[in-house]
Amino acid sequence: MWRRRRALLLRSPPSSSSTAASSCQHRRRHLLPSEEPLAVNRLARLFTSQAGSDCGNSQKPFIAFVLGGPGSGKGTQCTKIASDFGFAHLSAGDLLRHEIASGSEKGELILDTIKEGRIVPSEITVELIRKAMETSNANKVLIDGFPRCEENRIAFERIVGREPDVVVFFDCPEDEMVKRLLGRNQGRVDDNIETIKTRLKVFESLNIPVIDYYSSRGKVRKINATGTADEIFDAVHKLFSSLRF
Ligand SMILES: Nc1ncnc2c1ncn2[C@@H]1O[C@H](COP(=O)(O)OP(=O)(O)O)[C@@H](O)[C@H]1O
Ligand SMILES: O=c1ccn([C@@H]2O[C@H](COP(=O)(O)OP(=O)(O)O)[C@@H](O)[C@H]2O)c(=O)[nH]1
Ligand SMILES: [Mg+2]
Repeated sequence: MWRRRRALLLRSPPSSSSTAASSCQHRRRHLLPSEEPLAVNRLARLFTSQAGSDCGNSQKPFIAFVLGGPGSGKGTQCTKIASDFGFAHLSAGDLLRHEIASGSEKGELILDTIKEGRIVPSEITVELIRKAMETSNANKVLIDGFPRCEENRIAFERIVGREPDVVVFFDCPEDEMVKRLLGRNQGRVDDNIETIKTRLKVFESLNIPVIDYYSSRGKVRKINATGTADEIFDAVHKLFSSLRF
């Protein structure tokens, strides 16, 4: 399924006019391609004092990125992993929603971006994750729903100074993800069919390349995310039991 999606991507690369606009694309709208490395360097300099931080823990924490399309079950499975294996569960989406609820000045931009199904600028999300890692001081961390695009990935690795130890990828068919999102019933501003269509496009065009990158580095563990939550957790449990952390 993953391969089929990648083949589709190769046949029709996303155009810059696609509705799958994101902060990664937002960056492209404002900068020439030749300026992109500069943008990343500027972002890294903003956080120079924290670069290479081990998040307050004297031991480097074990980091698992948990990725998958919207509705693939990342949050559901992370809750179970946290409970069975003692991981701190940091959901990037929850951190962003919390920032909106806090009434911070960035809240409006974050809310507009989430409503449209696009990706919040990397410096905002990475800083929220970095702070949450520091506060939790955990030695095992699940980062749920991040990085969403290559710019997110590069910003995290520069600012936190780490690659993840493992990347768990929940592979789920689109029709199943749509059904789950429309039934989620948590009053989320982005669980409507229009935004879901954009989120799926953003996932395919911007998040799959991140999974491909980590796959080429031997870090990805793909889980078939169909079946009941308990059936999926059987596979997840096996995977985490085999990891050294
Ligand atoms: N295996 C599953 N089968 C059916 N519904 C599921 C399954 N896993 C999760 N759900 C439900 O689907 C919705 C999306 O799950 P969630 O864990 O929030 O996914 P994600 O974080 O990837 O968007 C939730 O309402 C959740 O209860
Ligand atoms: O690193 C992230 C994580 C989330 N989001 C935004 O928050 C929304 C909801 O993310 P979440 O992970 O909560 O959604 P899920 O995939 O779990 O349904 C996404 O569509 C994005 O708009 C983002 O910009 N960057
Ligand atoms: Mg989620």
